[in-house]
Amino acid sequence: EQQEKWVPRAVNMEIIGTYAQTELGHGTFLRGLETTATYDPNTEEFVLNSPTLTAYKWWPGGLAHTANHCVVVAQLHSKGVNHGVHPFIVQIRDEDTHMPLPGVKVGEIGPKLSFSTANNGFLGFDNFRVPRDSMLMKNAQVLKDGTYVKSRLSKLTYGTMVFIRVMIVTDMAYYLSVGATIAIRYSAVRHQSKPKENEPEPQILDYVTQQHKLFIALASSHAFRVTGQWLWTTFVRVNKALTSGNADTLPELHAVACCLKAVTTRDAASMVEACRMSCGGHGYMTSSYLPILYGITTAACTYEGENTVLLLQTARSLVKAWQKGSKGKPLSPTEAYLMDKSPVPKWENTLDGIIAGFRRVSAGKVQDCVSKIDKLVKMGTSYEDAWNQTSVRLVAASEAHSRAVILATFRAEVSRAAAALSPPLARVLHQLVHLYTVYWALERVGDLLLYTSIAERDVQELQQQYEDLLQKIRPNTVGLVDAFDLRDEILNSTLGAYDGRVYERLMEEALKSPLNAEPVNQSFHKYLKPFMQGKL
Ligand SMILES: CCCCCCCC(=O)SCCNC(=O)CCNC(=O)[C@H](O)C(C)(C)COP(=O)(O)OP(=O)(O)OC[C@H]1O[C@@H](n2cnc3c(N)ncnc32)[C@H](O)[C@@H]1OP(=O)(O)O
Ligand SMILES: Cc1cc2nc3c(=O)[nH]c(=O)nc-3n(C[C@H](O)[C@H](O)[C@H](O)COP(=O)(O)OP(=O)(O)OC[C@H]3O[C@@H](n4cnc5c(N)ncnc54)[C@H](O)[C@@H]3O)c2cc1C
Repeated sequence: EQQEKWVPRAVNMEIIGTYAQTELGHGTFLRGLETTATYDPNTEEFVLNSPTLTAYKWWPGGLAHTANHCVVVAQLHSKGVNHGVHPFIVQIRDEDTHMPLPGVKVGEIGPKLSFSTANNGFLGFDNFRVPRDSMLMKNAQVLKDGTYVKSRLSKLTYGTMVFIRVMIVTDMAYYLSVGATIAIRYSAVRHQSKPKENEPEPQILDYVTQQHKLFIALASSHAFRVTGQWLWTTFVRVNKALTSGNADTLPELHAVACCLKAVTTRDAASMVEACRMSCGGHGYMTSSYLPILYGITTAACTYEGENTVLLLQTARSLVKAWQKGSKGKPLSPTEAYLMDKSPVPKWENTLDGIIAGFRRVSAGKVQDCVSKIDKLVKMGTSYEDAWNQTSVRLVAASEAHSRAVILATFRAEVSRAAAALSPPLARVLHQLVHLYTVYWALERVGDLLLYTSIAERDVQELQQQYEDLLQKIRPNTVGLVDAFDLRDEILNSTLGAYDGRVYERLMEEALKSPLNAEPVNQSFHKYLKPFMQGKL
C-alpha cells in the first residue's frame, strides 16, 4: 500500500528524494543516531525531532536544494520505549513553492573535494509532525494505538545499504574504464624523451613503467565488472529468499558485499590517482577530468560504509565462520575454503596456484586473528579490547579474502565466457586475467611467503611472467580502451578524446577561462600596480 502510494510518484519525479541517515555526529554507528521519531497515539502521528546539533542530518546528496522528500532514519519511540532506528518517508519542502515546511531546517553543507554538482545538505527537525504511514512498514510496524510490531529480521533495516554496496562494485568498474581510457589514449598520443638519440621521441605508452601504472587499471575494470555481475546475481538470489522469509543467506551477502565494496573502491581510487599521475602536468588539469574522477572514486571509500568499518564487518563474519567450521559446522560457499586443513601444497606459478595461495593467506590470517584474540581473552582482556588490538590483522584478513573472491570470480567468469568468444578476443581477455592475478601475487608476495610454499625462484619467475604480459598486452591496449566505447561527451576529457587532438583541446579549454577575457586583468590596476608603487 505504501509502495503504491510512493513508488509511482517517485518514478515520475513528482517527488525528488534522498536518503537522510548520516548525522553530524554519527555516520558509521547507526544505533547511535540521535534524530527521534516519537509516536503520538492521540493524533496517530510521529513527531520528528533533532534534539542536538549532532543530531542534524549531514551529507545526504541533493538534500540542500533538490529534494522535496527524504527517507529519514530515526530512533523510533512508542509508548515510552525506544525500538531503535527505523526509516520514515518525510516531505520536507512544499511541492509548489519548494519552501522548507515549518519545523524543517535545511541547507547546503559547503564545498567538498569533488561532487561539486551534488548539493549535499543538512536537515534538522523541530518537533515536526508526520502521519503514522510515514513510517516505512515493510519490516516493522507501529499500530494506531502505538503498539510496536517487531520485524521478523531486524537486519532488514540495513537492507538498502547492502543494495548500494553491491552496485558500487560495478560503479568502480565503470570509473576505472574512464580513467584507463583517458590515460591510455593520452599515453598513445604523448611523445616524450629520447632514449635513442637517432630515433624520434617515443610514445610514453612504450615505457614499461607506464604500462605497469596503467594496465592494472584496465584489467581491474574488467575484474570488477565481472565480480559486480556475480555479486548482483547473488543479491537477487538472496533478496528472493528474503521475500519468502528465508534470511539464511543474508549474512554471507552482507559480508561479501562489505569487503568487495571496500577493496574495489580503494583500488579504484588509487588506480585513478595512478592514471592521473601517469599523465604528468596535463593530468593535473581539471579539463583532463582525472582530478574530478579521483574525487568521485575516493568518496566511495567513505560513503555507503567507511571502508575500514566494512572490512571489519567481513572480518567478523570470517572469525565466526572459523569458529563454526572448527566445530564441524558447514560454512557458506564463499567462506568454505577456510576449513581446508590439507597440508600446504607445492607452489604452482599458475592462476589456480595463485588463487589457492590467496585462500591460504586469508585462512592463515583468520586463524592468526582467532589465536591472538583467544590468547588475549585467556589473559583477561575483554573480547572487545582483544578485537580492537587485533583489528589491523583482521582488516588484512578481510582484504585477502576479498582478493581471493575477485581472483576466482574473474578467472571463472572469463573462462566460462571465452568459449563463446573469437580466439583472439579470448586470448586478450585471458591475458588480462593473467596480468591481474600475477600483479596481485607480486603486490602481496610477503603474505604468500608467509602462508604458502612459494619460493624465491617462483617469485622471480612471476616477475618475468608479469613483464612478458605487459609486452603481450601493449599492442592491444588502445583497442581495449576503445572497446569500452565511451563517448567524448561522457569522458569529458581534453586528454582522452577519441580524435587524440590533445594539445588543441587543452588550448581550446584554456582560452575559455574568464581570466583570458582581457589582456590585462583588473587585478593589476587594483593590487599589483599600487603594490609595485609602494602604495599598498
Ligand atoms: C554517487 C554517490 C552515491 C552516494 C551514496 C552514499 C549514501 C550513503 O552513504 S548512505 C549512509 C551509509 N552509511 C552506512 O553504510 C553506515 C555503516 N554502518 C553500518 O552499517 C552499521 O552501523 C554497522 C554494520 C557498521 C554496525 O552496526 P551494528 O548494528 O552496530 O552492527 P553490528 O553489531 O556490527 O552487527 C549486528 C549484526 O547485524 C549484521 N549486519 C550489520 N549490517 C548489516 C547489513 N547491512 N545487512 C545484513 N546484516 C547486517 C552484522 O553482520 C551482525 O550480525 P551478527 O550479529 O549475526 O554477527
Ligand atoms: C560524497 C559523500 C556522499 C554521501 N552521501 C550520503 C547520503 O546520501 N546519505 C547519507 O546518509 N550519508 C551520506 N554520506 C555519509 C557517509 O555515509 C558517511 O560519511 C560514512 O558512513 C562514514 O561515516 P562518518 O563520516 O561518520 O565517519 P566515521 O565513522 O566517523 O569514520 C571516521 C574514522 O573512524 C573510523 N571508525 C569508525 N568506527 C570504527 C570502528 N567501529 N572500528 C574501527 N574504526 C572505526 C573509520 O574507519 C574512519 O577512519 C556521504 C558521504 C560522502 C563523502
